[in-house]
Amino acid sequence: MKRSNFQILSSLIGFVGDMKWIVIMAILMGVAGFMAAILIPILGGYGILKILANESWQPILWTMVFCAFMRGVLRYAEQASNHYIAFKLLAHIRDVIFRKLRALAPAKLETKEKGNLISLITSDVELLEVFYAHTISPVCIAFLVSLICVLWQGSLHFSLALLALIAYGTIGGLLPYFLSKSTMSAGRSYREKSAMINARMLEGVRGIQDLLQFGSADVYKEGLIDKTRGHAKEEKKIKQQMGLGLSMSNALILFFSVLMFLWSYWLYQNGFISYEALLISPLLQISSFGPVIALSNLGTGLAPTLGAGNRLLDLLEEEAVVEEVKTGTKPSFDRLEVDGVDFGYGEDLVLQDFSLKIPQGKVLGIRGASGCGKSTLLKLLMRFWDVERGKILVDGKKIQTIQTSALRDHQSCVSQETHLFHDTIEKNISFVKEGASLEEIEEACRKANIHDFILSLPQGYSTLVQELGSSLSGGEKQRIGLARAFLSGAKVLFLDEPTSNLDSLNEAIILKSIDDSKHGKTIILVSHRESTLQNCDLRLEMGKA
Ligand SMILES: Nc1ncnc2c1ncn2[C@@H]1O[C@H](COP(=O)(O)OP(=O)(O)OP(=O)(O)O)[C@@H](O)[C@H]1O
Repeated sequence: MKRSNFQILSSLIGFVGDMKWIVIMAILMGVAGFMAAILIPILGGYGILKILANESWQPILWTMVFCAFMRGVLRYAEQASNHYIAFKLLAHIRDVIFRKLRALAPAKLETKEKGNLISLITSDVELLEVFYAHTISPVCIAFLVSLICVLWQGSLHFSLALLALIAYGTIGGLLPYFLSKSTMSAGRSYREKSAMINARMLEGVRGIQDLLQFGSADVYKEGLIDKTRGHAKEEKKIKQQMGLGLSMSNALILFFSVLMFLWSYWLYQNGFISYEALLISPLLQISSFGPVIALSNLGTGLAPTLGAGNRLLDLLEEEAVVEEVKTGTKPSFDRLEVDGVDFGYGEDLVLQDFSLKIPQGKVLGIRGASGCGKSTLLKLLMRFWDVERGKILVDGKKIQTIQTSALRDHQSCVSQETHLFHDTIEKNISFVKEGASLEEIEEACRKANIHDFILSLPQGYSTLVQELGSSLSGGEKQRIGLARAFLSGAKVLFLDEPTSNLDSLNEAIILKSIDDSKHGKTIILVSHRESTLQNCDLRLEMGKA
């Protein structure tokens, strides 16, 4: 979605929330720090006047030393506060993103590119540091310091205030405005392309085996290089604008400093200002550009940050497919029923007028042609999607009225792919049941016929999955997935091709375990294999809608 820069900036500022007091403190310390720095050359000027007049200059020297010391302390405190805010906010934003992903998962995430999401969570969020640590307070500091300096110049002569105002406005306002206008679209497209390259890179790493096997690795690499070239072009444009901005701001600083000196000299010659004012005015002008230089550098530096902000807001504004029910009914999950359901992902229906009563204490086996909607039926029973017409009932209550957490607690699903986390085998199984004892975990693993294999690993249940690399076979991973389902104690088990990677011996042991566990549970087993389905208590043949 396209947003104006103002919309992106105000949404990003919205995250500051309760930390606004720290931002205000950082701004005040920044203003005081810059004023201390501006005072040093002006005091130096006064010091020279005192020396020339043979008056005591030591108090001025000590004030300069004090200003220099305070400049260091205040600058440190300002930067520390800004970075404290930035890193706190980045952590908060990551939390917001994960909560959003949880709300969007799994329906919306099925269609999202993983590499793109990784870019968003990592580099895009990192880039926001520029905004929180180097944008909000520098903008306010530049405004306040410039205002103080304009008023100071005004106390000498109104035309000096006007000239100072034009100088600050040009370097800190007009210049970054025009520079950012020309780089903003490049900045957005730069972030989009970065994410796209990450996505292609991840895809390449995942699919490297297929690419090598079919001799397509070089073609894939060329494609990537092509995309990287386009990306580098955008980066070059941004960097060139940055360089241009830097040289223009330096040239403007010199121009306005000389102009200020010439103008105050003319005012002095014509008796409009004192000799003291002639000294202060140019010194004040030359030493007060620091805050507006920071602003003019922002003009181009902010472009990729705004691009990152826009991508973040896109994700946060995305609507979940199903609303989470926070305070709903918590049934005992004894009866599941599908009543006259129509459902499709797009225009075509996958399920049409589909009805089914699923009894408890029995294993229901489902078979059907590939793409007929077996997994879709399971997703609807887990409320990953909502039906378009008809009802899904749990103990006679519409599934949309049931508390989502209760649904997740009582249902467990084993799919063809089991994801393993970077942790021990034990933790990879036990996370489904809080406080599960080792005996319970081992019992679940015995049911899934994976216990003996785990004991054969170097550190048994404490073996780290990452140490095994990708050496676990599909069948071993699948049995770990089944062990999770047995341990979870869920009353409803959805098993989607749970034996697709298993040999007949493992299949037989697991089917027996499933049959032994069916008492008091509702179990749906989806499979293409006749051997898996032959002992099911009930069978359903699904056809295409
Ligand atoms: N998230 C999705 N968005 C769009 N279409 C989808 C989505 N998920 C599945 N489909 C489509 O819906 C149809 C049914 O898919 P589903 O996975 O339920 O079939 P299935 O019977 O389980 O197939 P298989 O036996 O091959 O696993 C297919 O045509 C599939 O391409």
